[in-house]
Amino acid sequence: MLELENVSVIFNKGTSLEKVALENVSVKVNDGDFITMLGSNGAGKSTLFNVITGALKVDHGKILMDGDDITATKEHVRARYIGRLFQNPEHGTAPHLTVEENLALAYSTKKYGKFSFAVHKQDREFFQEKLRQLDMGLEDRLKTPIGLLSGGQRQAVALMMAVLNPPKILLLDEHTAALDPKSAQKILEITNELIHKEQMTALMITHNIQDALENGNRLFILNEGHLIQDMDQKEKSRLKPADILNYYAV
Ligand SMILES: Nc1ncnc2c1ncn2[C@@H]1O[C@H](COP(=O)(O)OP(=O)(O)OP(=O)(O)O)[C@@H](O)[C@H]1O
Repeated sequence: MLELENVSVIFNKGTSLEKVALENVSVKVNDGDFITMLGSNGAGKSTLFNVITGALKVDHGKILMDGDDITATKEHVRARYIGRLFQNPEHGTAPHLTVEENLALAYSTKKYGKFSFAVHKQDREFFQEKLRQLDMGLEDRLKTPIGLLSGGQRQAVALMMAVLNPPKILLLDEHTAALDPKSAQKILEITNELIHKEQMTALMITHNIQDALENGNRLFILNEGHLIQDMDQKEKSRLKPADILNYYAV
């Protein structure tokens, strides 16, 4: 379980540019939760992800993972158990390496205990089988440099990389926002399948209200650095997109 206790982040503290990006945010993310997150531009969503990954230090408060205080744990250490996908699929995949080399990178630390893009024969078949499940023909593109794939195909491989070595928590940072509608829909379907199959814990930032309501078992709404709503499946299912607009800052 991930817990945030009274987390605050203040940028440019003590200057005329001071900005409180998060203020006293406390929340518990249960194992197996798939939480969608909405909020206006500047509400603090990415800042929240950045404090979870350790990319940003908190000014106040604590972060706990399975009861351990990780507030001071460095980002590269947390990366062993926190995965993140970005809007731009180029983030998190190595463009000049092939599809199978990228998958090998993600798999190597788990299987061989060291970071390497060398592809072992038995793993190639395993990767092929995994890619076949995506139903995008990627099992025939193992030798293609990943930079030559479309954004949707690349994001699908990035998702597969994230679950080959399943993190304790997967952060999806508008990971479908840069894709065309059909690709976005496909990636969201794959996201749901993988999260359910691997019983992963995930948080997904989106600006698509429909996607936020239709996916996951919980909904967070952030506004001006505050977590103003934390709804369970039941509360979420009663909402219509128009209801959500009331929570947005004007
Ligand atoms: N490095 C920084 N220095 C100063 N201010 C920052 C920094 N990063 C974020 N902010 C400010 O903190 C606030 C929260 O930003 P954040 O990026 O978390 O919002 P967001 O909810 O992710 O927005 P968006 O939907 O536009 O991505 C904003 O006012 C932003 O301008």
